Parts: sequence; C-alpha cells; structure tokens
Amino acid sequence: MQSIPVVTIDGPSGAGKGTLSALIADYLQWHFLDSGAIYRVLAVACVHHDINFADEESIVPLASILDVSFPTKDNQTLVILEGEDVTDVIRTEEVGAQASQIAAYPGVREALLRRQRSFVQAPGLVADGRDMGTVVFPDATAKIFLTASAEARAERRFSQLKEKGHDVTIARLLTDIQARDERDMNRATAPLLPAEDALQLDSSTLNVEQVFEKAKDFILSKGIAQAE
Ligand SMILES: Nc1ncnc2c1ncn2[C@@H]1O[C@H](COP(=O)(O)OP(=O)(O)O)[C@@H](O)[C@H]1O
Ligand SMILES: Nc1ccn([C@@H]2O[C@H](COP(=O)(O)OP(=O)(O)O)[C@@H](O)[C@H]2O)c(=O)n1
Repeated sequence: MQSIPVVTIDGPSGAGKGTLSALIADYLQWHFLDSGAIYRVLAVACVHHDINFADEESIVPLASILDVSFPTKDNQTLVILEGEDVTDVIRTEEVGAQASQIAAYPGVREALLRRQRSFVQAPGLVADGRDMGTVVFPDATAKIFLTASAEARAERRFSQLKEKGHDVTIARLLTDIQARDERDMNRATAPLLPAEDALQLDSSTLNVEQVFEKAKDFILSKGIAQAE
C-alpha cells in the first residue's frame, strides 16, 4: 500500500513556517498540522489546571489527555481547549515562551507523538514545527528547514503582533526570540535542527512569494504533484 505523503517545515520562531505551510497546504490541497499550537495549548491548559511549568510530572499526564480540537469556521482554523476558544490566547509571546519551556520535557514530547501522527490523512499532510522532519515524520517525502536572522524574525513578529494590537517592542521581541532559539536548539530531546535530507532555506532577504516558489520547486522535485 502506498503511504500517505508528508511535507515537513521546521525552523525557528518567526522564520515564516506557518505562512509557508498554509500556502503549500493550499497549493497541494492537503491537510495541515501546526504542531506548535499543540505545545501552546498545553501551556494554556497548565495555567487552567494550576500546574506549575516546572512540574514535569503533572504536565505529562495532562499532555496525554489534552482535550484540544481544531475545527474550521468561515475558512479559519479555531483552537478549542476543553470547550473554550483559545485561538487568539495561544498566540502571545508569553505563551510561546511557556510552550518552549514545557516542550523541553521528554515525557511531554512522547505523550504528544501519537496525536501529531494522527494528522496524517489522505491526500497528504503539511506539518509545521521544530522536529517534524527529524522525529515525528522522519520518513517525510520532502523536508524543508526554514530560517532567517534573529533580527529579521523579530521585525516580522513585531509587525504581526502590532497589527493585532499587542503592546510590544522590537528589542524585547529580539531578546525573547534569542532566548527561545537557545532553549529550542539546546534541549536534549528533539532539539531544533535541520534533518540531514532537508532543504535549508534562509528567508532573511526573500519575500513570501520567493520562499513559496523555492519550496514549491523543491517539493515538485520530490515527485509530489499539485492537486488536479
Ligand atoms: N519571507 C517573508 N518575508 C517577510 N515576512 C514574512 C515572510 N514570511 C513570513 N512573514 C511574516 O512574518 C510573520 C511571522 O511568520 P510566521 O509564518 O508566523 O512564522 P513562524 O510560523 O515561523 O513563527 C508573519 O507576520 C508573516 O506574515
Ligand atoms: N514541533 C514543535 C513545535 C513547537 N515546539 C515548541 O513550541 C514553541 C511554540 O512553537 P510555535 O511553532 O507555535 O512558535 P512560533 O515559531 O510560531 O513562534 C516553540 O518555541 C518550541 O519550543 C516544539 O518544541 N516542537
């Protein structure tokens, strides 16, 4: 039986993974996994359940039973945690930092593996995260590692959060991004690093369209074809 194809897009915060993944998923008409959203939701669930981020032993069982769903409404993917709409709540830099703290726990990563793999459904999956190509989907058909300088990423995040009305500064975002890079790259389990067979793309001086074109050429070169 032919297995269902997967495209993985990994990289640091603000590199443009979510943007590129959405474009590729739309182009191929495939399903989409935002794995970071699961770690972010788990961080919010810890707050709801009064669990300290240092309390690994309590977070692991919570990760196993995490009641989260991603329904689509008016073409937007909602994030529902225990019946509550947390779509916007999970997108703050604070929650991103909390997610990166609990994502370092091996038991948490293990508990979320099966859930992430269950997103593989025909005709295919585009998976966005840190360890999609290295750990979760090592047999993926096409792997992309998207980067950009910390300065470019901080500027992008600044514009994105400003637009949403968040009170942020570039200097603070740069510090946050560097702290998160450091934690994500240096953790013992599933650290952020390119898979050996990944296309490495630096988007610092490329616009969204240029990144998409390069990624598309690579994916097509792997034998994946656009939907009819
Ligand atoms: N190549 C690019 N050039 C400029 N801005 C970009 C590029 N790719 C993405 N962006 C913008 O940068 C911000 C962060 O992108 P996002 O896809 O959320 O990154 P990530 O998922 O890697 O954290 C968004 O506002 C997005 O529109
Ligand atoms: N596959 C993944 C995805 C996210 N994460 C963690 O979750 C945090 C938030 O991920 P995200 O993808 O939503 O973050 P951004 O890149 O959007 O800032 C990251 O900083 C990682 O620590 C992870 O460890 N593994």
